[in-house]
Amino acid sequence: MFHKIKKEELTWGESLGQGSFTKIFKGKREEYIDCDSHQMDVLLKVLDHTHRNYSESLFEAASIMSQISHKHLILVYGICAVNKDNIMVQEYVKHGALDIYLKKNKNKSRVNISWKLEVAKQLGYAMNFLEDKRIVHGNICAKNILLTREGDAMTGLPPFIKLSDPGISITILPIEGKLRIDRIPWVAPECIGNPRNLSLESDKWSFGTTLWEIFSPGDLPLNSLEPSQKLQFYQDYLRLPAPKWSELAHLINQCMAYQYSLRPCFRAIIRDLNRLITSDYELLSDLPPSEI
Ligand SMILES: N#Cc1ccc(Nc2nc(N)cc(-n3cnc(CCO)c3)n2)cc1
Repeated sequence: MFHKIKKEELTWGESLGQGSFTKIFKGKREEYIDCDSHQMDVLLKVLDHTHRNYSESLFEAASIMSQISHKHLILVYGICAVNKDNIMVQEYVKHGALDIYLKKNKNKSRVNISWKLEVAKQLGYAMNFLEDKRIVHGNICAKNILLTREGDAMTGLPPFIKLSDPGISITILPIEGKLRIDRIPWVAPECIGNPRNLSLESDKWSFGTTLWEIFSPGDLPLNSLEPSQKLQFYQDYLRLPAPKWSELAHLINQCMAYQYSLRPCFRAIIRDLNRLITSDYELLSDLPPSEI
């Protein structure tokens, strides 16, 4: 399962924003290693009181991430359940969530094609690790990618990301509820009607949507559509607006195949990303990011 953390170990810091059912805070965790105390930065993910009935799902998310360790997966220290609060304690990642970072650095030269391809490849490695272990994440999106290191084009230092925990699973969201429709187009079509269809294949669909997010600076896919139109998008087998870079568009559409058995495995996805990295995308690199 997961380690139980005492509330006395934790010191609360500033609020860092919120996820869909949680609020996040910076914090410190006091821990004693061979009887001298160490203070480490942690991220405290607190389940909203109004969603206390979802605590099972928060524990499940913590449990999945606690069972495995990989350099591109977030480290979860444990859960602190104190009176009404359920708190997931995880490593503090310096630069926060990728979706916000991409918006903030929309036209910065640092966040260029090779930077984005490197982030996509690292996410592919994390997903390949989960696929090999037959572990379904269930909530792959740019908001759940955390930036440990920004990278530096001058010195060629690449960025470094970690995949966050999946948070509250869609399997417990009310059926035709808005909350589930809001996950379109990240959640695979076969999971909208029946979230029990969450699988290794549905993670591939979400990876495709996340690739689209990474390369479309800060835009949210289908952001302008009403919930009913989002459902219609799947019923009409529609596709996201293709990036100009046709090889990238092809990879995104392969991951977002409506027929889930046609979606490539992550080994193939990583191979294709490596081809994009070595391809002559230099031709593209003098295009403004929005032109990709
Ligand atoms: N300004 C700022 C700033 C904000 C956050 C962090 N650090 C951090 N560390 C983590 N382990 C997780 C997250 N996090 C962010 N959004 C979510 C919800 C979706 O998962 C999780 N942020 C660092 C700087």
